[in-house]
Order: sequence, then structure tokens, then C-alpha cells
Amino acid sequence: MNTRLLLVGCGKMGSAMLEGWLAQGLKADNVYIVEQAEAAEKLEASYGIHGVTDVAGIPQDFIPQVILFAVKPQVLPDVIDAYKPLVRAETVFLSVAAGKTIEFFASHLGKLARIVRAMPNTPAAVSRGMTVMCPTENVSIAQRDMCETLLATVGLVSWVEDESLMDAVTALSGSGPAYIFHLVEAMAQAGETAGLPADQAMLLARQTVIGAGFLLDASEETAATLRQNVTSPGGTTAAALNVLMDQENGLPELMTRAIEAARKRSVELAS
Ligand SMILES: NC(=O)C1=CN([C@@H]2O[C@H](COP(=O)(O)OP(=O)(O)OC[C@H]3O[C@@H](n4cnc5c(N)ncnc54)[C@H](O)[C@@H]3O)[C@@H](O)[C@H]2O)C=CC1
Ligand SMILES: O=C(O)[C@@H]1CCC=N1
Repeated sequence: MNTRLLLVGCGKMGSAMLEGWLAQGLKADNVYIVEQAEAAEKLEASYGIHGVTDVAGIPQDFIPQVILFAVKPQVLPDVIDAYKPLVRAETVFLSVAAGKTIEFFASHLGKLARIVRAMPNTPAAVSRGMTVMCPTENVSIAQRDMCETLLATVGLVSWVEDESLMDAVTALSGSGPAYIFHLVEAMAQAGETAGLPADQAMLLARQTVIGAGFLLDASEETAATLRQNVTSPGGTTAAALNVLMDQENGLPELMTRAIEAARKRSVELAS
């Protein structure tokens, strides 16, 4: 956790990873963050990290091993060119921006830039993230290992060689936490419709999703077996699952449409 890190953008995703890394012992002194003035000051005050508002604020003798872009995909074209002077063999450019391709980074930073396109998710803040990465060929094994070590401290890591799969990854695990939070909202709403007071319905929905997640994590059984363990033949769960698992209008069909919409949006964000 002694990686020299330059983090560009520290909003919801950047701070989720940063909180996870600091909790795991990343030395604040090894981190520079480029952010807007107010955010940079807050980061300095709360974490003792070097916050700057511009690449020009980074000392010449700070040679980052990783430059992590965590700004919105839409602002990257205005931001990226300022980092071209930092291209060096010992520096990996790691991007978490949805949709932004390796070709986009190479076209701005040049062919010598070592680039890893990554897709994390916000549970990284509690070290339960899922990150998928895709490297350029010039990224050394040691640099792949360094990126993997960094992201593995805040969750699980997986790699893909085929970059086009990053759109599906983004749609599944990148956006996925939002689907689960919406599931909590939908269950609470349905509980209210079934007659429960709003705050009690939310308590039950939250704890059921949290408990199911913990059980899934602790158990060696598949999700299908854990589902079957709840389902008594002819009982209440079977009645609900008849609705949720309906071939035409059930959750699998709805989820397929939702994930396809997210995947298509990821493709669009490339341009
Ligand atoms: N929020 C999420 O769950 C996930 C987000 N991502 C990706 O992470 C990136 C950031 O997303 P969020 O954190 O959600 O957005 P955000 O809006 O919370 O954070 C972006 C940050 O960039 C800062 N910023 C804007 N212009 C800047 C500049 N010129 N230099 C430095 N910082 C600047 C903003 O002040 C803001 O704090 C996006 O590319 C998104 O696709 C990836 C995976 C999951
Ligand atoms: O919604 C987005 O575009 C980003 C990428 C994955 C999660 N949040």
C-alpha cells in the first residue's frame, strides 16, 4: 500500500476507493489528488492528503506509479491532455470512466502511455468492491500486479482481454449496486402497499437485503440453492417467485432489458 498515486477527480467513486485504501493503510503522503478548490481543501483537511486544483500543482519530483482518472466521462476530453507530460514507462494510467476506451486514452496520451481501463463499483468504500480491468499490451506484469494489488485491497478483481466486454461489465457490476439499492426501495414500497408502516417496511427491506448478501457471502451454496432453501413447496415464497420468475414479465426479462440499456449507454459514452 505504498503506491505513489495521483487521483484525478475524487467524487463518489474516487472517494469510495480512497476511503477503502486509507482504511487498508495507504500512506496519505503518497497521494496527490487533483480536484476543484473546495473539494481539494476538504480532502487535505480530512485525510492529510495533498490536494491540488491543477496538474501544475504537483511537484516535479513526485513521480506517480498510478494516475487514476475518476472524473466524469463527459469531462475527460477537456482534462486528459494536461496529463500527457506525465507519460513515462513507470507510470500506469488507470481509468474508471464508463465507456471511455483505451483508444481514447492512447489518442490523447500517445502510444507510449501504459493504460489500464477499469470498472470498479462503490462497495469498494467498505472493501467489498468488484473491479474488472483491461490493460494495453505495454503494461508490464509488475504494473498489472500493482493495479491488481491496489484494487484487491478494496474488493475482488477480475481481468478481461477483450475490451468490448467492458460495456457489459459496466452494466452488470459497475452500475449493479444501484439495482440492489432500488430493490430495497421497491421491496419497502411493496411492504407499505401490503399494510406495513413506511419506516418498518424500510427496516425490513434493508435488513433482508443486507442479511441475504451476508448469507450469500458466508455460504458455499449457490444463489439458486439459497433461494430454494427459502422456498417451501406450495408456500408463500413459491407464490412470489411465480411472479418474479415469470418467463415473459419476470425479473430475468426485466433485468436483461435494464442491463442491455446500461451496456448500450456505455457504448454511447465512448464518443
Ligand atoms: N459512481 C459510481 O458508482 C461509479 C462511477 N464510475 C466512473 O467514475 C467516474 C466518476 O464518477 P462519480 O464519482 O460517480 O462522479 P462524481 O461527479 O461524484 O465525481 C467526479 C469528480 O470529478 C471532479 N472534477 C471535475 N472536473 C475535474 C477536473 N478538471 N480535475 C479534477 N477533478 C475534477 C468533480 O469535482 C467530482 O468530485 C465516472 O467516469 C464514472 O463513469 C465507475 C464505476 C462506478
Ligand atoms: O452511472 C454511471 O455511468 C457510472 C458507471 C457505472 C456506475 N456509475
